[in-house]
Amino acid sequence: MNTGTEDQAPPAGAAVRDTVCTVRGLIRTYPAGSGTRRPGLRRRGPAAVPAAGPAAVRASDGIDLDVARGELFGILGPNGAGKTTLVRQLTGLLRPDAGSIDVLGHDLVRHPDRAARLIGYLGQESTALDELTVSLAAETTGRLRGLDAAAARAARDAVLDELELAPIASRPIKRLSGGQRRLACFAATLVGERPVLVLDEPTTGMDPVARRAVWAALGRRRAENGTTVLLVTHNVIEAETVLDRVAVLDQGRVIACDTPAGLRALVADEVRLDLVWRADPPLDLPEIAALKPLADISGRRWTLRLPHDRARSTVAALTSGPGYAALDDFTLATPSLEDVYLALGGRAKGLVKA
Ligand SMILES: Nc1ncnc2c1ncn2[C@@H]1O[C@H](COP(=O)(O)OP(=O)(O)OP(=O)(O)O)[C@@H](O)[C@H]1O
Repeated sequence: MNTGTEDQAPPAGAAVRDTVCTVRGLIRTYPAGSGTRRPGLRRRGPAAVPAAGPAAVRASDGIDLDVARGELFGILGPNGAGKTTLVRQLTGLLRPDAGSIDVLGHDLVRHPDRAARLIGYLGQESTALDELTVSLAAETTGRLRGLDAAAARAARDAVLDELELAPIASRPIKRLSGGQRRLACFAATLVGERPVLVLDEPTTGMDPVARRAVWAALGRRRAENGTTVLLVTHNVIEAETVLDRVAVLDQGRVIACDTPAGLRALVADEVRLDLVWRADPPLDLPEIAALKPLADISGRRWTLRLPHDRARSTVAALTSGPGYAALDDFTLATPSLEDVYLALGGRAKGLVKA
Protein backbone atom coordinates (compact mmCIF):
# COMPACT_ATOMS: atom_id res chain seq x y z
CA MET A 1 0.00 0.00 0.00
CA ASN A 2 1.23 3.49 -0.78
CA THR A 3 1.52 5.29 2.52
CA GLY A 4 2.54 8.52 0.86
CA THR A 5 6.00 8.29 2.41
CA GLU A 6 7.59 5.87 -0.02
CA ASP A 7 10.46 8.26 -0.76
CA GLN A 8 11.60 8.13 2.83
CA ALA A 9 13.47 5.32 4.46
CA PRO A 10 11.22 3.53 6.93
CA PRO A 11 12.30 3.53 10.57
CA ALA A 12 14.68 0.72 11.42
CA GLY A 13 12.85 -2.55 11.85
CA ALA A 14 9.56 -1.31 10.36
CA ALA A 15 9.06 -3.06 7.05
CA VAL A 16 6.95 -1.18 4.51
CA ARG A 17 3.82 -3.22 3.89
CA ASP A 18 4.05 -5.40 0.81
CA THR A 19 7.72 -4.66 0.42
CA VAL A 20 9.60 -7.83 -0.43
CA CYS A 21 13.09 -6.42 -0.68
CA THR A 22 14.53 -3.45 1.20
CA VAL A 23 18.09 -2.29 0.69
CA ARG A 24 19.60 0.53 2.73
CA GLY A 25 22.98 2.21 2.44
CA LEU A 26 24.64 -0.62 0.55
CA ILE A 27 28.36 -0.11 0.05
CA ARG A 28 30.83 -2.41 -1.63
CA THR A 29 34.35 -1.44 -2.64
CA TYR A 30 36.63 -3.73 -4.61
CA PRO A 31 40.07 -3.19 -3.12
CA ALA A 32 42.93 -1.99 -5.29
CA GLY A 33 44.29 -4.78 -7.45
CA SER A 34 41.35 -7.14 -6.87
CA GLY A 35 40.02 -9.04 -9.85
CA THR A 36 40.09 -7.68 -13.35
CA ARG A 37 38.45 -4.36 -14.01
CA ARG A 38 36.52 -4.41 -17.22
CA PRO A 39 38.06 -2.59 -20.17
CA GLY A 40 36.91 0.91 -20.95
CA LEU A 41 35.52 1.55 -17.51
CA ARG A 42 36.81 4.43 -15.46
CA ARG A 43 35.27 5.98 -12.42
CA ARG A 44 34.68 9.68 -12.55
CA GLY A 45 34.15 12.23 -9.86
CA PRO A 46 35.65 13.04 -6.52
CA ALA A 47 36.50 9.41 -5.78
CA ALA A 48 37.97 9.01 -9.27
CA VAL A 49 40.84 6.61 -9.76
CA PRO A 50 43.63 7.16 -12.21
CA ALA A 51 42.98 5.64 -15.64
CA ALA A 52 46.25 3.75 -15.46
CA GLY A 53 46.99 1.19 -12.78
CA PRO A 54 44.65 -0.74 -10.49
CA ALA A 55 42.79 1.19 -7.80
CA ALA A 56 39.88 0.59 -5.45
CA VAL A 57 36.46 0.71 -7.11
CA ARG A 58 33.36 1.61 -5.10
CA ALA A 59 30.92 -0.49 -7.10
CA SER A 60 27.97 0.07 -4.70
CA ASP A 61 28.03 3.56 -3.29
CA GLY A 62 25.15 3.89 -0.81
CA ILE A 63 22.28 2.10 -2.57
CA ASP A 64 18.70 2.29 -1.21
CA LEU A 65 15.92 0.27 -2.85
CA ASP A 66 12.38 -0.91 -2.02
CA VAL A 67 10.83 -3.56 -4.21
CA ALA A 68 7.17 -4.45 -3.76
CA ARG A 69 5.57 -7.87 -3.92
CA GLY A 70 4.79 -8.94 -7.47
CA GLU A 71 6.76 -6.09 -9.02
CA LEU A 72 8.84 -6.44 -12.16
CA PHE A 73 11.61 -4.14 -11.05
CA GLY A 74 14.49 -3.22 -13.32
CA ILE A 75 18.04 -2.14 -12.64
CA LEU A 76 19.23 -0.20 -15.65
CA GLY A 77 22.69 1.16 -16.27
CA PRO A 78 25.67 1.07 -18.61
CA ASN A 79 28.63 -1.31 -18.38
CA GLY A 80 30.37 -0.97 -15.06
CA ALA A 81 27.51 0.88 -13.33
CA GLY A 82 27.49 -1.73 -10.56
CA LYS A 83 24.42 -3.80 -11.53
CA THR A 84 26.02 -7.22 -11.17
CA THR A 85 27.77 -6.22 -7.95
CA LEU A 86 24.38 -5.18 -6.56
CA VAL A 87 22.58 -8.39 -7.51
CA ARG A 88 25.42 -10.57 -6.26
CA GLN A 89 25.00 -8.91 -2.86
CA LEU A 90 21.23 -9.35 -3.00
CA THR A 91 21.68 -13.04 -3.67
CA GLY A 92 24.17 -13.58 -0.84
CA LEU A 93 27.10 -14.27 -3.17
CA LEU A 94 29.04 -11.14 -2.31
CA ARG A 95 29.30 -9.53 1.09
CA PRO A 96 28.64 -5.80 1.32
CA ASP A 97 31.10 -3.63 3.28
CA ALA A 98 28.16 -1.79 4.87
CA GLY A 99 24.40 -1.48 4.62
CA SER A 100 21.43 -3.81 4.99
CA ILE A 101 19.49 -6.16 2.75
CA ASP A 102 16.12 -7.45 3.90
CA VAL A 103 14.26 -9.98 1.77
CA LEU A 104 10.91 -11.15 3.13
CA GLY A 105 11.99 -10.34 6.67
CA HIS A 106 15.37 -12.08 6.41
CA ASP A 107 18.58 -10.15 7.02
CA LEU A 108 20.68 -11.37 4.11
CA VAL A 109 23.83 -9.56 5.21
CA ARG A 110 23.87 -11.50 8.46
CA HIS A 111 22.47 -14.70 6.91
CA PRO A 112 23.56 -14.83 3.24
CA ASP A 113 22.91 -18.60 3.25
CA ARG A 114 19.16 -17.90 3.39
CA ALA A 115 19.20 -16.22 -0.02
CA ALA A 116 19.10 -19.55 -1.85
CA ARG A 117 15.76 -20.42 -0.20
CA LEU A 118 14.20 -17.09 -1.07
CA ILE A 119 15.70 -16.17 -4.41
CA GLY A 120 16.01 -17.88 -7.78
CA TYR A 121 19.11 -16.31 -9.35
CA LEU A 122 20.09 -16.30 -12.99
CA GLY A 123 23.61 -14.90 -13.27
CA GLN A 124 25.34 -13.66 -16.39
CA GLU A 125 27.37 -16.83 -16.77
CA SER A 126 26.04 -20.35 -16.98
CA THR A 127 29.28 -22.26 -16.29
CA ALA A 128 27.88 -24.25 -13.36
CA LEU A 129 25.26 -25.87 -15.59
CA ASP A 130 27.23 -26.01 -18.85
CA GLU A 131 28.21 -29.67 -18.62
CA LEU A 132 24.62 -30.84 -18.02
CA THR A 133 21.88 -31.43 -20.55
CA VAL A 134 18.99 -28.95 -20.59
CA SER A 135 16.79 -31.55 -18.92
CA LEU A 136 19.28 -32.48 -16.22
CA ALA A 137 20.07 -28.84 -15.44
CA ALA A 138 16.38 -28.17 -14.76
CA GLU A 139 15.91 -31.38 -12.75
CA THR A 140 19.11 -30.89 -10.73
CA THR A 141 18.11 -27.33 -9.84
CA GLY A 142 14.79 -28.67 -8.58
CA ARG A 143 16.54 -31.29 -6.45
CA LEU A 144 18.99 -28.71 -5.07
CA ARG A 145 16.00 -26.62 -4.10
CA GLY A 146 14.54 -29.42 -2.07
CA LEU A 147 12.07 -31.08 -4.45
CA ASP A 148 11.88 -34.88 -4.26
CA ALA A 149 12.82 -36.82 -7.39
CA ALA A 150 9.26 -37.12 -8.76
CA ALA A 151 8.44 -33.47 -8.08
CA ALA A 152 11.72 -32.33 -9.68
CA ARG A 153 10.98 -34.37 -12.82
CA ALA A 154 7.42 -33.03 -13.00
CA ALA A 155 8.60 -29.42 -12.53
CA ARG A 156 11.31 -29.99 -15.14
CA ASP A 157 8.84 -31.31 -17.71
CA ALA A 158 6.39 -28.49 -17.07
CA VAL A 159 8.97 -25.75 -17.50
CA LEU A 160 10.59 -27.31 -20.58
CA ASP A 161 7.13 -27.53 -22.18
CA GLU A 162 6.26 -24.01 -21.15
CA LEU A 163 9.42 -22.61 -22.75
CA GLU A 164 9.27 -25.00 -25.74
CA LEU A 165 12.63 -26.48 -24.85
CA ALA A 166 11.53 -30.13 -25.06
CA PRO A 167 13.09 -30.64 -28.55
CA ILE A 168 16.56 -29.78 -27.19
CA ALA A 169 16.08 -31.25 -23.71
CA SER A 170 18.72 -33.95 -24.17
CA ARG A 171 21.44 -31.64 -25.50
CA PRO A 172 24.31 -30.46 -23.29
CA ILE A 173 23.94 -26.78 -22.50
CA LYS A 174 27.51 -26.06 -23.62
CA ARG A 175 26.64 -27.23 -27.15
CA LEU A 176 23.70 -24.85 -27.56
CA SER A 177 23.62 -21.44 -29.22
CA GLY A 178 23.97 -18.42 -26.93
CA GLY A 179 20.25 -17.67 -26.95
CA GLN A 180 19.26 -21.31 -26.40
CA ARG A 181 21.74 -21.58 -23.54
CA ARG A 182 20.30 -18.50 -21.91
CA LEU A 183 16.76 -19.87 -22.23
CA ALA A 184 17.82 -23.25 -20.80
CA CYS A 185 19.41 -21.54 -17.79
CA PHE A 186 16.32 -19.38 -17.35
CA ALA A 187 14.21 -22.57 -17.38
CA ALA A 188 16.38 -24.08 -14.65
CA THR A 189 15.99 -20.90 -12.58
CA LEU A 190 12.21 -21.35 -12.61
CA VAL A 191 12.21 -24.93 -11.29
CA GLY A 192 11.37 -25.18 -7.58
CA GLU A 193 9.53 -21.86 -7.38
CA ARG A 194 11.08 -19.09 -5.34
CA PRO A 195 9.16 -15.99 -4.18
CA VAL A 196 11.81 -13.69 -5.65
CA LEU A 197 13.64 -14.03 -8.97
CA VAL A 198 16.82 -12.06 -9.62
CA LEU A 199 17.75 -12.19 -13.27
CA ASP A 200 20.94 -10.65 -14.65
CA GLU A 201 20.25 -9.76 -18.29
CA PRO A 202 18.07 -12.84 -18.86
CA THR A 203 17.24 -12.18 -22.51
CA THR A 204 20.74 -11.42 -23.81
CA GLY A 205 21.26 -13.16 -27.15
CA MET A 206 17.67 -14.41 -27.41
CA ASP A 207 15.53 -14.08 -30.50
CA PRO A 208 12.14 -12.36 -30.21
CA VAL A 209 10.27 -15.67 -29.79
CA ALA A 210 12.42 -16.70 -26.85
CA ARG A 211 12.16 -13.21 -25.32
CA ARG A 212 8.38 -13.38 -25.49
CA ALA A 213 8.46 -16.80 -23.84
CA VAL A 214 10.55 -15.36 -20.99
CA TRP A 215 8.18 -12.42 -20.42
CA ALA A 216 5.15 -14.70 -20.60
CA ALA A 217 6.66 -17.14 -18.08
CA LEU A 218 7.45 -14.30 -15.67
CA GLY A 219 3.99 -12.80 -16.17
CA ARG A 220 2.36 -16.13 -15.28
CA ARG A 221 4.36 -16.48 -12.07
CA ARG A 222 3.64 -12.93 -11.03
CA ALA A 223 -0.08 -13.38 -11.65
CA GLU A 224 -0.39 -16.83 -10.10
CA ASN A 225 2.13 -16.72 -7.25
CA GLY A 226 2.83 -13.01 -6.71
CA THR A 227 6.46 -13.66 -7.66
CA THR A 228 8.67 -10.58 -7.43
CA VAL A 229 11.21 -10.09 -10.21
CA LEU A 230 14.37 -8.00 -10.09
CA LEU A 231 15.91 -7.71 -13.46
CA VAL A 232 19.20 -6.27 -14.63
CA THR A 233 19.19 -4.81 -18.09
CA HIS A 234 21.08 -2.51 -20.47
CA ASN A 235 18.24 -2.68 -22.89
CA VAL A 236 16.22 0.50 -22.65
CA ILE A 237 13.57 -0.64 -25.11
CA GLU A 238 12.95 -3.76 -23.07
CA ALA A 239 12.96 -1.67 -19.90
CA GLU A 240 10.30 0.65 -21.26
CA THR A 241 7.99 -2.11 -22.33
CA VAL A 242 8.15 -4.70 -19.56
CA LEU A 243 9.19 -3.08 -16.29
CA ASP A 244 6.90 -1.70 -13.59
CA ARG A 245 9.65 0.43 -12.10
CA VAL A 246 13.26 1.11 -12.91
CA ALA A 247 16.23 2.10 -10.78
CA VAL A 248 18.81 3.86 -12.91
CA LEU A 249 22.27 3.02 -11.65
CA ASP A 250 25.38 5.03 -12.41
CA GLN A 251 28.77 4.60 -10.76
CA GLY A 252 27.29 2.55 -7.95
CA ARG A 253 24.51 5.01 -7.14
CA VAL A 254 20.79 5.02 -7.83
CA ILE A 255 20.41 8.30 -9.72
CA ALA A 256 16.67 7.87 -10.38
CA CYS A 257 13.91 5.39 -9.52
CA ASP A 258 10.42 5.54 -10.99
CA THR A 259 8.06 3.97 -13.51
CA PRO A 260 9.31 4.11 -17.12
CA ALA A 261 6.62 6.75 -17.81
CA GLY A 262 7.62 8.73 -14.72
CA LEU A 263 11.25 8.70 -15.82
CA ARG A 264 10.35 9.73 -19.36
CA ALA A 265 8.37 12.65 -17.95
CA LEU A 266 11.68 14.02 -16.65
CA VAL A 267 12.63 14.77 -20.23
CA ALA A 268 9.14 15.30 -21.71
CA ASP A 269 9.91 18.91 -22.57
CA GLU A 270 12.76 17.81 -24.79
CA VAL A 271 13.15 16.19 -28.18
CA ARG A 272 15.95 13.96 -29.25
CA LEU A 273 17.79 14.96 -32.40
CA ASP A 274 20.23 12.48 -33.94
CA LEU A 275 22.62 13.76 -36.58
CA VAL A 276 24.82 11.39 -38.55
CA TRP A 277 27.60 13.06 -40.49
CA ARG A 278 29.00 11.71 -43.78
CA ALA A 279 32.54 12.44 -42.57
CA ASP A 280 33.96 14.93 -40.09
CA PRO A 281 31.28 17.48 -39.14
CA PRO A 282 31.85 20.94 -40.70
CA LEU A 283 32.89 22.75 -37.52
CA ASP A 284 33.86 25.81 -39.56
CA LEU A 285 30.12 26.55 -39.81
CA PRO A 286 29.15 28.49 -36.67
CA GLU A 287 25.70 26.83 -36.37
CA ILE A 288 27.34 23.39 -36.33
CA ALA A 289 30.15 24.43 -33.97
CA ALA A 290 27.50 25.80 -31.57
CA LEU A 291 25.78 22.41 -31.41
CA LYS A 292 28.91 20.42 -30.60
CA PRO A 293 29.06 21.21 -26.86
CA LEU A 294 25.42 20.07 -26.55
CA ALA A 295 25.97 16.76 -28.32
CA ASP A 296 26.64 13.31 -26.96
CA ILE A 297 29.14 12.17 -29.61
CA SER A 298 29.57 8.58 -30.73
CA GLY A 299 31.70 8.34 -33.89
CA ARG A 300 29.92 10.23 -36.64
CA ARG A 301 26.66 10.35 -34.65
CA TRP A 302 25.72 13.36 -32.56
CA THR A 303 22.77 12.97 -30.19
CA LEU A 304 21.21 16.14 -28.84
CA ARG A 305 18.34 16.66 -26.45
CA LEU A 306 16.80 20.01 -27.13
CA PRO A 307 13.68 21.92 -26.12
CA HIS A 308 10.99 21.58 -28.82
CA ASP A 309 11.46 25.11 -30.19
CA ARG A 310 15.20 24.84 -30.36
CA ALA A 311 14.96 21.42 -32.07
CA ARG A 312 12.65 22.85 -34.72
CA SER A 313 14.85 25.86 -35.41
CA THR A 314 17.98 23.67 -35.45
CA VAL A 315 16.48 21.29 -38.00
CA ALA A 316 15.28 24.24 -40.12
CA ALA A 317 18.75 25.81 -40.04
CA LEU A 318 20.48 22.53 -40.81
CA THR A 319 18.26 21.55 -43.71
CA SER A 320 18.37 24.94 -45.38
CA GLY A 321 22.02 25.82 -44.74
CA PRO A 322 25.40 24.66 -46.07
CA GLY A 323 25.74 22.03 -43.31
CA TYR A 324 23.02 19.92 -44.93
CA ALA A 325 25.42 18.51 -47.54
CA ALA A 326 27.59 17.11 -44.74
CA LEU A 327 24.68 15.20 -43.16
CA ASP A 328 24.17 11.54 -43.94
CA ASP A 329 20.98 11.21 -41.90
CA PHE A 330 19.02 12.92 -39.15
CA THR A 331 16.07 11.91 -36.98
CA LEU A 332 13.84 13.67 -34.49
CA ALA A 333 12.26 11.46 -31.85
CA THR A 334 10.31 11.70 -28.62
CA PRO A 335 12.47 10.93 -25.60
CA SER A 336 13.08 7.37 -24.46
CA LEU A 337 14.58 5.95 -21.29
CA GLU A 338 17.93 6.25 -23.02
CA ASP A 339 17.46 10.01 -23.10
CA VAL A 340 16.53 9.93 -19.44
CA TYR A 341 19.74 8.10 -18.73
CA LEU A 342 21.78 10.51 -20.81
CA ALA A 343 20.06 13.46 -19.16
CA LEU A 344 20.72 12.13 -15.66
CA GLY A 345 24.23 10.93 -16.48
CA GLY A 346 25.03 14.17 -18.23
CA ARG A 347 23.87 16.13 -15.22
CA ALA A 348 25.96 14.01 -12.89
CA LYS A 349 29.04 14.49 -15.07
CA GLY A 350 28.41 18.21 -15.19
CA LEU A 351 28.19 18.44 -11.41
CA VAL A 352 31.42 16.61 -10.94
CA LYS A 353 33.25 18.79 -13.43
CA ALA A 354 31.93 22.02 -11.95
N1 LIG B 1 36.09 -8.59 -8.98
C1 LIG B 1 36.26 -7.29 -9.22
N2 LIG B 1 37.40 -6.68 -8.83
C2 LIG B 1 37.60 -5.38 -9.04
N3 LIG B 1 36.71 -4.56 -9.63
C3 LIG B 1 35.55 -5.12 -10.03
C4 LIG B 1 35.26 -6.51 -9.86
N4 LIG B 1 34.03 -6.77 -10.37
C5 LIG B 1 33.56 -5.60 -10.85
N5 LIG B 1 34.47 -4.62 -10.65
C6 LIG B 1 34.32 -3.20 -10.98
O1 LIG B 1 33.18 -2.70 -10.29
C7 LIG B 1 32.43 -1.83 -11.12
C8 LIG B 1 31.02 -2.37 -11.26
O2 LIG B 1 31.07 -3.61 -11.96
P1 LIG B 1 29.76 -4.48 -12.24
O3 LIG B 1 30.18 -5.75 -12.88
O4 LIG B 1 28.97 -4.55 -11.00
O5 LIG B 1 29.01 -3.53 -13.29
P2 LIG B 1 27.77 -3.87 -14.25
O6 LIG B 1 26.88 -2.68 -14.19
O7 LIG B 1 27.17 -5.18 -13.87
O8 LIG B 1 28.47 -3.97 -15.67
P3 LIG B 1 28.04 -4.83 -16.97
O9 LIG B 1 26.85 -4.14 -17.54
O10 LIG B 1 29.25 -4.70 -17.85
O11 LIG B 1 27.77 -6.23 -16.52
C9 LIG B 1 33.18 -1.73 -12.44
O12 LIG B 1 34.00 -0.59 -12.38
C10 LIG B 1 34.02 -3.00 -12.45
O13 LIG B 1 35.21 -2.80 -13.20
